[in-house]
Parts: sequence; structure tokens; C-alpha cells
Amino acid sequence: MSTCVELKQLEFRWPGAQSALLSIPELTLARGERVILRGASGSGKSTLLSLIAGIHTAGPRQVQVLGHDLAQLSQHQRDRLRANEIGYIFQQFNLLPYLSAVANVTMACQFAPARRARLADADREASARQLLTRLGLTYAQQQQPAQQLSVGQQQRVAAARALLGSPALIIADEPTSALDQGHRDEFIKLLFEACDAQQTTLLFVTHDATLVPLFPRAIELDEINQAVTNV
Ligand SMILES: Nc1ncnc2c1ncn2[C@@H]1O[C@H](COP(=O)(O)OP(=O)(O)OP(=O)(O)O)[C@@H](O)[C@H]1O
Repeated sequence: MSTCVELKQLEFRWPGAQSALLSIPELTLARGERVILRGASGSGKSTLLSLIAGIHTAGPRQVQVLGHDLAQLSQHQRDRLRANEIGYIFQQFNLLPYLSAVANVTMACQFAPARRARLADADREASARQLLTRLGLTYAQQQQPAQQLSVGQQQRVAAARALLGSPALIIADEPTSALDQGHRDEFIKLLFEACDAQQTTLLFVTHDATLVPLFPRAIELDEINQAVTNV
């Protein structure tokens, strides 16, 4: 199985900080893997995600995504790689409230030519509708402005937006924190099915330990991060 994300001797310290926040000797995520990354508040989860997404950068060869050494790419190349290959599901969903659910989803491919090219159906809207239907939204709900949907429905729209155009990696940053347990488990099941259908790697980040049994692989940030244990 090929590699999606590879960290090697990752050392990261925020400017002005006294010591490294992250010191991770090695971590590999294979293509198509479903991984939950858990860690206490402030342990560096979001920082690690921002390094994998190329929003911030570490040293040469420390973070590789789909074979690209992010430190060797220009800002523009990193932005392009992110737009084409990484779907992000945010805690607050980041939907545009007045746009319909389906329009929120199609926006994902606006600046991502590779994602557009991978759509099974050349019609972006048709592909977005297929995903939304698979994630359980009716046609009528797909037409509604995002702000008129329930929290659970908005979350499915955010997932469909991240999945459209089959990016190699989905990063989900605390996406279930606003849901009750029943909706939460159902959402994760749907997310797995959608990722499986398109061979997408899922990196799901949370501080909630009760989600761990739902995933085939769990990583405790405190266990792989030597910076924390050395403090
Ligand atoms: N842009 C930044 N500049 C400087 N320091 C930062 C920045 N972002 C985060 N930090 C610091 O890095 C540490 C880890 O923060 P981070 O947000 O990565 O943790 P987290 O595990 O995602 O926390 P939470 O679960 O509360 O969201 C914190 O001490 C924070 O103050």
C-alpha cells in the first residue's frame, strides 16, 4: 500500500516559544487508512494538522505528503497541493450560510483543477448531489441554504465538500464535537463509507477518547511526541 503522509524526525517550535511543541521521530499514514489522532487540549493536534496541510512548514524531509517534501515546495505549490489533495472538515464547518447545501459543496472544486478532473460526472453539481445523497441529505435539503439545516445536516455538507473530487486525504478536526452520540457514530460510519468508496485516507482528530474504538488505528499524540514527554 502506498504512503499518503510521512513524518520523519519532525521538530516544530512556534516562533518565540522556548521549546519545541512537536518532536516526532516517525509517523506514516498509508493510502486509504482511517486513523484517529487523539491528544489533550493544547497538545499540538491542530499544529500538526497545519504542518501536514502545508499551512505552516517544518524543516526539509520532515513532512512528506503524497511523496512531496512540503519544505521544498513554494507557498503556491503547497496551496495547490492542499486544494487538490486535501479535504478539510472544520469543527465549525465553515459553510457559507446563505448558499445552498449543494453550492457549498461544489465550491470545493473551484480552485482545485485536479479535483475537478477526477469527478466521475463532469457536472460538478451532479457529483455534489451524489455525495450529499450518500451522506443522507434529501434533494429538498440539498436546495436549502446551509443556515436552515440542522447541525448534523450541516456537518454532512461539510463532509461532502471535503470529499468532492476524491482528495487523497481528509483531515477532520474535531468534526463531531457539536453532535450527540447517536448522530456522531452515524456520521463517522457515513464518513468511513465515503472514504472507502474513493480510497481516501482519513485523519480524524479529537480529544474525545470514546471515539477511539470506532477506528481501525488510533494514535495518541502524547505517545509519539517526545517534546511533550521531555517537558
Ligand atoms: N499560530 C500560533 N503561534 C504561536 N503559538 C501557537 C500558534 N498556534 C498554536 N500555538 C500554540 O501551540 C500549542 C498547541 O496548540 P494547538 O492548537 O496545536 O493544540 P491542540 O491540541 O489542537 O489544542 P485544542 O484541542 O485545544 O484545539 C499551544 O500552546 C498554542 O498556544
